[in-house]
Amino acid sequence: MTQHNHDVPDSGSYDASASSLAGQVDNSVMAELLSIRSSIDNIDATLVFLLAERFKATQKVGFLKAAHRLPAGDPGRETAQIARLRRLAEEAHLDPAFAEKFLNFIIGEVIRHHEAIAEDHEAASGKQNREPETQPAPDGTGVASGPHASVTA
Ligand SMILES: O=C(O)C(=O)C[C@]1(C(=O)O)C=C[C@@H](O)C=C1
Repeated sequence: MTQHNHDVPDSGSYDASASSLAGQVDNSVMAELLSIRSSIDNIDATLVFLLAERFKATQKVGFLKAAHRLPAGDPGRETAQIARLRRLAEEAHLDPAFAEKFLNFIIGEVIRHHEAIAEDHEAASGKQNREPETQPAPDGTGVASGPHASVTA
């Protein structure tokens, strides 16, 4: 029976030499391909870690926006980000249209997450306002007070 440790990436199940070209190309060509692919694998792993860090940061933004009832999207910020990334892409000889599409793809996902966080936040605060106070008020009036008391306008 195989033991799975979920704290450690399961690199054992990854076959870095998996290829549909196996047996169809010269060994030397295959060796060169595998060598380049090893860099690609490192870059892909880095991308995953970078994206995970970015989503950790945007999750904090999502909580902040939900707590202050701010809109999920900020088009002014996005315009500035896209212009900057297009400039950086040009300098790096990366297709600026691709850089823009990629950022828009990520931001679209971030906005979905923000909306889900805001919905959860609204549901939780609505629930808190509906819950009856379980502790009777000390003056016997039955009027709730304290940190969980509901505040209605
Ligand atoms: O900076 C923000 O306000 C965010 O919510 C983050 C982010 C992003 O992913 O960079 C996402 C949505 C906004 O429209 C702008 C930027």
